Amino acid sequence: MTTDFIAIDGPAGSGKSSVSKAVARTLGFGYLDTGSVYRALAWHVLDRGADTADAAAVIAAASDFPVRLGLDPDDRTVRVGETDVTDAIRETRVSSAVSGVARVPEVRAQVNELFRTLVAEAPYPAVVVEGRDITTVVAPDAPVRILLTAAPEVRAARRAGELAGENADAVAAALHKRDASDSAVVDFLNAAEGVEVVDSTELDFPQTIDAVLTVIERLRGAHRG
Ligand SMILES: Nc1ncnc2c1ncn2[C@@H]1O[C@H](COP(=O)(O)OP(=O)(O)OP(=O)(O)O)[C@@H](O)[C@H]1O
Ligand SMILES: Nc1ccn([C@@H]2O[C@H](COP(=O)(O)O)[C@@H](O)[C@H]2O)c(=O)n1
Repeated sequence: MTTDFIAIDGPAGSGKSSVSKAVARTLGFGYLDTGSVYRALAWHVLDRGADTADAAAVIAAASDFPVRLGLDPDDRTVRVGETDVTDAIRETRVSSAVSGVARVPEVRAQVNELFRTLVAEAPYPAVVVEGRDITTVVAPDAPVRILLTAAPEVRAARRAGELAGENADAVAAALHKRDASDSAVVDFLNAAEGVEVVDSTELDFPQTIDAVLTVIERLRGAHRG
């Protein structure tokens, strides 16, 4: 059986993880959070006492990076070796460092192979794969390719709402800084040819899920012919 990619890209805080997970649950598909692998590698580099801005140190860490994650949308567990890093990779120190590992071309090639293997071996008819370059680099021929976006101030407000207790301006600044670094490496702010845009600026969470489900239904139907 070939497993379809449902490719979803977008900037930080656009709802990729939460919406993709809900969509995967609804359709009985797998779910792959590619950002969690970049985050786990950033954690691994920091754990070795290295700096993610040092490309040679990042490549050395990536050569010994036993990351493990599944595709169950209800299980976000990520391990590096025997260490459960599920919560640690969401810490601010990792979010601030992750763009460093993501800009190393050797790292991108290595993790993209992992993503393709995970999907190829998945026990699901399709996997919702979300990240920054899934529609363009990892699976440019996927039957469904979506750019999920929202206005920068809306994304920042949603993220600040999640991180109650943290300074909203600092949260917004960190989100925009990460987008600026990441978009210098891959373009996830503009839809490539054939990629459908879902803009959730004016949509609530259930409406966004419905909008994505509608696109998936239409494009998978068209693909089957
Ligand atoms: N349409 C929406 N309306 C309201 N809130 C939303 C909507 N979409 C997502 N959210 C909320 O916005 C927050 C950010 O969403 P999420 O973490 O899924 O984004 P993301 O794109 O995966 O971010 P990152 O790339 O930084 O991991 C979450 O709290 C989520 O519940
Ligand atoms: N396809 C991807 C996915 C992620 N990244 C990098 O990982 C960081 C964390 O991703 P989140 O989805 O958890 O926010 C992100 O800021 C990018 O640096 C990537 O390059 N390509």
